[in-house]
Parts: sequence; structure tokens; C-alpha cells
Amino acid sequence: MKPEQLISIRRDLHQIPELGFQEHKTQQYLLEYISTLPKDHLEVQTWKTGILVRVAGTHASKTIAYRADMDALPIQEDTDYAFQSIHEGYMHACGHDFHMTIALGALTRLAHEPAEQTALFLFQPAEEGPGGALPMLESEEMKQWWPDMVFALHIAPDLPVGTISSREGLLFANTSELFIDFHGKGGHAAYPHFTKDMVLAASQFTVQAQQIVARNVDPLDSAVVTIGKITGGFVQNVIAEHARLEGTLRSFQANTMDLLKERIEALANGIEISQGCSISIDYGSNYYQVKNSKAYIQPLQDIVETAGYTFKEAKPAMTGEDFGYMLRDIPGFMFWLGVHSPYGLHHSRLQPEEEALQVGVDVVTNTIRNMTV
Ligand SMILES: CC(=O)N[C@@H](CCC[C@H](N)C(=O)O)C(=O)O
Repeated sequence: MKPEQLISIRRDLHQIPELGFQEHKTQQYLLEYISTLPKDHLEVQTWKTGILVRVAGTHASKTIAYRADMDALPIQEDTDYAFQSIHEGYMHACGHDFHMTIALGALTRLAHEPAEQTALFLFQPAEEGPGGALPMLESEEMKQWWPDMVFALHIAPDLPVGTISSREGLLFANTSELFIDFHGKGGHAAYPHFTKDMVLAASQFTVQAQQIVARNVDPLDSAVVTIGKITGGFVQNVIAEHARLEGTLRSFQANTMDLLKERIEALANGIEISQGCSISIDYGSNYYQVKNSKAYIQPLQDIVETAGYTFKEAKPAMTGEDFGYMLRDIPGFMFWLGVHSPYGLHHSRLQPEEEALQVGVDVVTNTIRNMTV
């Protein structure tokens, strides 16, 4: 596939961002493209809004899978792209348009000239939430085509184009979503003594929660407590009866995640007493850490350098990925693909450089062709 065609596919996908398990247009677009490929070695199955494509190997004893996530984020795009999102309030702000385009590029090459081993392309819904990897792993379709190895990439705005980065062992953190509802008593702004103000309770909780990492987590360990959204109240002169916090917890150690949740609950109990309110906590979806199998990182470096690109040792990151569940059950790895953007992941102005698409296609194809499983 020519670079212009990769860019054109990426721009098409960029325009139709959809949330987890709602990737209907995206699925349709991908299926239409896949239907144009030579069919001799190809088998296709759909699973929910996802797709599995198998390319039979020429002398296959193993199956190597590449996973591309499909969903977008509820972010209003603020780039000056001519091909901006046409879905108001939604954006591919985490690079999944890149991940899917790279999958189509590698799939195209292999459909025309299959590798020795069988390749499996997993277009997976709902990575940002509620998590598609675990139910996809448990699906009949996946059991039927279970791979011997699985890998994935994620765009890295802070790395230059042409650089690939990964590491042996832990790459991404354990995560838990966090949704907290505060229920009190609303009333007139001029009569606070007759109310239980939930804007105040939620604000106190937000500030106190920042002490957890500072004062409860071992300074030699690492964790994150982020509240990304606060809602509450209706109008400026009414005390709010209800408020809601939405956030996420991150840790490298599984038992540190238990500690974070314990402390969140203890703070909530304290605020229930001090503010005379009731608080309910929901941990939403939880993702398992991304831990790379050691055996594949040196061969990945060799593949990257042979293709003329640069390999850089990565540090573990507090990002989360439901791909961790795939690596829990199947040997494999994940790597960062440099895309150089002045704005980072989950930013409304994320602008990854499209030259990186070709790099991604080369590394994914060469991994399927050359990695010993
Ligand atoms: C790569 C990346 O940015 N992944 C997301 C995964 C989100 C998991 C879940 N919705 C949560 O917020 O905990 C990330 O935010 O790291």
C-alpha cells in the first residue's frame, strides 16, 4: 500500500470516532476495505463491533496475532485538520485511527504475500472503556483462532518518527476507573444551615484524595489518583443535593491498587460523617498490567534496527491498556511507536505525524514475518 493510501485511510477513520462497543461505522469501513483484498488466504469473522482476520501462512505451525484497538474518546477535537472528526464531541485522541490503519497496511501486504506463519489481525473494540480485550479473549471466535503469540503498539507523541520503544517486563500499570456519587440535601443558597452541600463534599474529597499517593503509598513505589471530571448542582444560587466525581487509579503493584481503594473508601467514610451525606463508590472497569514476555524484546530490537529504524529502551508508564489481559493469557509484547506530536495522548490537539504510519506497517509486517515463536 502506498503512503498516500495509508494517510487517506487514517484520515477517513479519524473523521468517524466512536465510543467503545459503538464502533459500527468503523467496523463497516474496515470490512469494506478488507473485502477488496485477495481472498485466497483470508478468513474473516466479526465479533460484536470488532473483527478477526486470519491470513493463512505458507508453511504455518504457529499463529501470530496483532491487535489494533478501534474506539475513540468523548473529547471535542480542537485541531485545525481539514479532516476533523465529523462526530461532534468525539475524537480519536489516543491514536486508535493510527493503530487500525497500520493493521490494514500490514494486512494488505500479507494478503498479497503471506508470511510463513499464520497471521491474525484483531480489531478490538472498547479499549478506552469498558474494555473489549477480556470479552474478546473469552469469545468463541477467539477460542477457535487462538494465537501462539500476540503483540500490539501504541503511538507515542513524545518520541520522534522512526523510533520504537519497549522493555522487558512491566510496560503499563494496573488501572481502575473511579465513579463516586455524593448524596446530601439541596436548598436555597442563602440558607446553607438547612442543607448538606455536595459541591463542598466532593471538593473536599478531591483535595483529600491527593494525600493518598503523598502519604499512604511507599515513596519507592508509584501510583496515581486522578479525578478527571466533577459535576454537581444546577444553578449558582442553589446548594447542590448531588455531586459526582469521575477518575482513575493507577499502580504498578497489584497490592498498591488494593491500598488505593482502601484509602478512597476510608476518606469517603470520613466525609460521610463530617458532611452528613451518603457516598457510593463504583470502580467501573479495571485493567490488568501490560507485562511483556522477555523473549521477544531483543528480537523486536533486531527487527526494528534491520528495517533501519531506532530502538529505545522504554520506562514503565502509568497508562493502562486492556491489552494487558491478552498478555496475561498469551505470550507477547507491546511497544511504543514514535509519532512526534506537540500535544500528548488524550489531548484535543493531538497531531501525530503521518510518516509514522509507514514505520508501523514495516515493523508490524516484519514482526509477523520474522519473529520466532
Ligand atoms: C493508552 C491509554 O491511554 N489507555 C487508557 C485506558 C483507560 C482505562 C480506563 N478507562 C481508566 O481510565 O482507568 C488510559 O487512560 O491509560
